[in-house]
Amino acid sequence: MWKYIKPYLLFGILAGLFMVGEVSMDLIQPGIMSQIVDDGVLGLHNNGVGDLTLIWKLGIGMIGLVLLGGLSGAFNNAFVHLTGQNIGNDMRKDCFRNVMGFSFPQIDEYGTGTLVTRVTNDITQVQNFVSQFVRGMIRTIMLTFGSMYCIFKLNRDFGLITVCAFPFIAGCLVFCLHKANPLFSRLQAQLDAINEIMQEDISGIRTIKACVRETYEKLRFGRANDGLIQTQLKVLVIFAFMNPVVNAMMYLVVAAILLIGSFEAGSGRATPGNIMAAVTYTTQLLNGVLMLTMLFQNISRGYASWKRVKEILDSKPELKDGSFCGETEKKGEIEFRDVSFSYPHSGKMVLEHVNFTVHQGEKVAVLGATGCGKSSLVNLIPRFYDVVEGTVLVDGVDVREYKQKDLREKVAVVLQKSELFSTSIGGNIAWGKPDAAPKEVKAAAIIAQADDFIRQKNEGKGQSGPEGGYETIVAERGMSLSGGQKQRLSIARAVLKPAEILILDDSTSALDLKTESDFYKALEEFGAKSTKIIIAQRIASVRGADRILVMENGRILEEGSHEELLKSCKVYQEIYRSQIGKEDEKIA
Ligand SMILES: Nc1ncnc2c1ncn2[C@@H]1O[C@H](COP(=O)(O)OP(=O)(O)OP(=O)(O)O)[C@@H](O)[C@H]1O
Repeated sequence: MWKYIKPYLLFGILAGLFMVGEVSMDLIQPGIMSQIVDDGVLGLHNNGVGDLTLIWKLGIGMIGLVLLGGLSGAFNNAFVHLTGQNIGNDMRKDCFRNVMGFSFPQIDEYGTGTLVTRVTNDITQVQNFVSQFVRGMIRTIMLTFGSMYCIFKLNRDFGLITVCAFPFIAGCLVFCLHKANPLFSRLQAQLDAINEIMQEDISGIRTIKACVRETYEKLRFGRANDGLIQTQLKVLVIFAFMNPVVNAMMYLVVAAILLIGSFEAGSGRATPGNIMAAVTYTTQLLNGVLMLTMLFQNISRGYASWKRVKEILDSKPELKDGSFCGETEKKGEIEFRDVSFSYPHSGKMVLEHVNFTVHQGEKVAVLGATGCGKSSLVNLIPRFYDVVEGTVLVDGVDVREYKQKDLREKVAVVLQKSELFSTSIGGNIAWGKPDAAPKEVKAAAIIAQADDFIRQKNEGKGQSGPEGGYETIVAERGMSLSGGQKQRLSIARAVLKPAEILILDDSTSALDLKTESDFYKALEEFGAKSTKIIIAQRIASVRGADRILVMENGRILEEGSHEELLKSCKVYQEIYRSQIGKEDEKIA
């Protein structure tokens, strides 16, 4: 925490000093009022003759103090918010940077709902906690102990009455905080759950509507929301119970001061001004204690949130970066040496003893039943996950030895699920090469068979020239595009990236056979030097490959060309037979 406070310590100190000014004004005023009553009005030290000049003088002085107090309060507020918001901003940036550095297993382990809550709501709670701490702590401590000191100074008996009430008030405070503390952690966890459902339901709204599951989802959301409300209510009830108890105690103190004051006024040990000032101080004390309650409530909630934020800030990326910068003699060579792999916390081996080599410029296809481990296999090349056994080498170097950034610059991947961002079509294509010239972007789009539909996007949109389509903004997560269009933009993005290895993970599944075939032809001409790994379900998509790896249950069953496999591999023959007569063959 200190790391975040340190740069804004000066703002914090200034806020504290202005707060001291504000509270001092509050503490001085009852004393002046006592003097106005005793000397100005009753003339207790002047044989019962009042002093109008003194009343004027002290009255004007009081107005000055109020203005000064108000000014100090305004400055205090400004510096408090500067401190809190800057600390919150820095924390948010660091948290986001850490999340960006997380490995896939770490993201899977946290879940997106909790990550979003921690980076947004939890940091806001911490920000409030800092602001409350800087503003509230000094104010309450000064107001509570300053009022107590002033009461003692006025009259020792009044002071003793106030001190006696303190253990009860403190006991009440501790009891409530003890009850409320666990609820704050629960509140944040329930917010996580709500965020999780919201994200899942908003991104999956089409499926929900198609399956007519709106009522079910509304109920699910309602249950999560009710849980949150119930916890919030419990917190409210605890603190609602506390306020009247503290109030009642303080009014008992006021009553006791008035009672004892009336006896002491008779014997001359207390003056009416003293009694009035003591009652005002007691009210200030009450305000101080009530503020302390609020403060502890915010501190408890802020602390619960801080623990959750700290978890993110302290999490180190699980994949340790290597030191190798990526300069190799070989270019685009991949080797799997006895590789076995399982997903963290799953225990089940997804790949077992996989061995193969792909040379520069080779086009290798991976074929196999769904769930046999094809995507898992290619995910190991850019090191999205680490192997459990064996080694994956790129250009003769273990992928764990590379700096991740340098390794990933060698590899362009089109994932199974197209991911697009809310920027222009051109911006999406140039995502991996932001400095690409417009003609490079267009060339990549032409190879990916995307240029035609992009140019049509221009129609009626009022952008200048036929190339205006590249400026069309893509809706969130590519909602404004068809599945095939999204795939083609993802392919164009990978083609544009100057990488040695191009991996296409079932990324042409939404393309019609003619477009798919045109794309592979264009890719042949353009990227002859790059190594290509193509995962596909259709024989038509893979038969042109130099080599096909046939996978079954996490193992490589056989490898060879289309013709070789047709002769020797039973699984390949079965797939081939199942697809014969289908459109694939006509195109092929
Ligand atoms: N993140 C993950 N955590 C745990 N298990 C996973 C994860 N991703 C995939 N699996 C499991 O690993 C196995 C292999 O999955 P993979 O995605 O590699 O198969 P695939 O051959 O690419 O399938 P498809 O052709 O359907 O895309 C499957 O049993 C799957 O359930």
